[in-house]
Amino acid sequence: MFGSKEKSRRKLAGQVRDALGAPDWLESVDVDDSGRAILVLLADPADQAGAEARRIEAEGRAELVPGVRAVTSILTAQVTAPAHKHVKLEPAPRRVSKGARLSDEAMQQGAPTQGGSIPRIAGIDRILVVASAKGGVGKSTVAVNLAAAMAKAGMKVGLLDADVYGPSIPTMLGMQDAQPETAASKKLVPVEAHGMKTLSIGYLSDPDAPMIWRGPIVMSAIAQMLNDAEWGELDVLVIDTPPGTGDAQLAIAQRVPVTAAIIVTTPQEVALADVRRGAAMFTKTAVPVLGIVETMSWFEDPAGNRHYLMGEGGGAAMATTLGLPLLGQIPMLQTIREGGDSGKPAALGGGEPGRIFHELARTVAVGLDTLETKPAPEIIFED
Ligand SMILES: Nc1ncnc2c1ncn2[C@@H]1O[C@H](COP(=O)(O)OP(=O)(O)OP(=O)(O)O)[C@@H](O)[C@H]1O
Repeated sequence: MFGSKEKSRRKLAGQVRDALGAPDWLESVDVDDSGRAILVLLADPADQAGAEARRIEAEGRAELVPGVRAVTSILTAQVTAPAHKHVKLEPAPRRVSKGARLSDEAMQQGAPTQGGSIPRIAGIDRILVVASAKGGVGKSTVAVNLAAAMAKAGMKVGLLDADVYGPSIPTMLGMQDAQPETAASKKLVPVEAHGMKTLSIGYLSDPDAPMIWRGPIVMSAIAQMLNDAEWGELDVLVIDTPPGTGDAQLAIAQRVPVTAAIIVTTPQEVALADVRRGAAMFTKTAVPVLGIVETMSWFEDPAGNRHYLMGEGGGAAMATTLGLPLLGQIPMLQTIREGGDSGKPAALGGGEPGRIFHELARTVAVGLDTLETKPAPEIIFED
């Protein structure tokens, strides 16, 4: 039974490939159980219009194949091998470099346009962006546990993993094998996990497939997950963004009707310049920053002594320097790490993590409630 299903999916994928004329730029075609064709298309990141035209053409043709119920396309950067040279394909970098910097031009582009507004996404009351200046500081852990704590407190919560370079949320939710269904409306149905509606590029792509994402292409994937999904009624949609202040973060700040952001950091003071840059990006794009969340703040030994392994008071100092509140401090806890590894957010359990994230969720929810939706730049969605 399973075998024949697999066979018919493969057959349909072959038909889609044929319908597209098997061009060089078609990297792969997959069809999932619900009849959704997932196309991975190669495109030149420098040629946004060309990439978009390619996507529209491919989706249009695939939709016409009998048996295809919906189409999702993922654009990945085209890498041209130098002529006459054997190129060994190394696994491509799947993350931005740690502490990626925003160019001055990009900062300029981030300036809000006067007089425009980003349309609200129907049904979504508030959008909270969880950002960090650097990778590996515990941002996704905060995003998942904060969202879970809000859901536990009775809020209707969505969680969008926009960290397209290294989507870790499916693992943190224990949903690595999940595949979002396609609704009759041809929209993606977010995966339900621990009382939240969740979407991640990790659900749609092979985690081992090389993917080099670039700004506009990344944005197209994020826009699809935001706009072409049945989120339903949400009190809050939490977006876990990639680390740094690159194109993807800027595009989210500019194009998504974000209510507010929080910035996650460790106490290590070295990150201050990067955090300042991150905060500046949000200021320039008129996204209010609710404050700083310091994580991995200390480690408490069994005798109750706190050890400040990454320095002490860095988050508070940073908050003071930036004129932002310190929303919370999260210690290093084995249960938090284990929760991430096992796919059961620690915030959902009792004990210290439950209490800490409940407090943080309350602080953030109150902060969101006191904010107006930002005056947004005038941007037309391409998708
Ligand atoms: N408070 C904490 N206590 C213990 N472990 C933690 C804590 N916060 C994060 N971790 C662990 O640190 C690692 C990195 O965390 P996480 O993936 O959330 O970081 P990130 O900033 O989202 O990283 P990336 O830049 O790779 O997306 C994970 O193994 C996570 O379980």
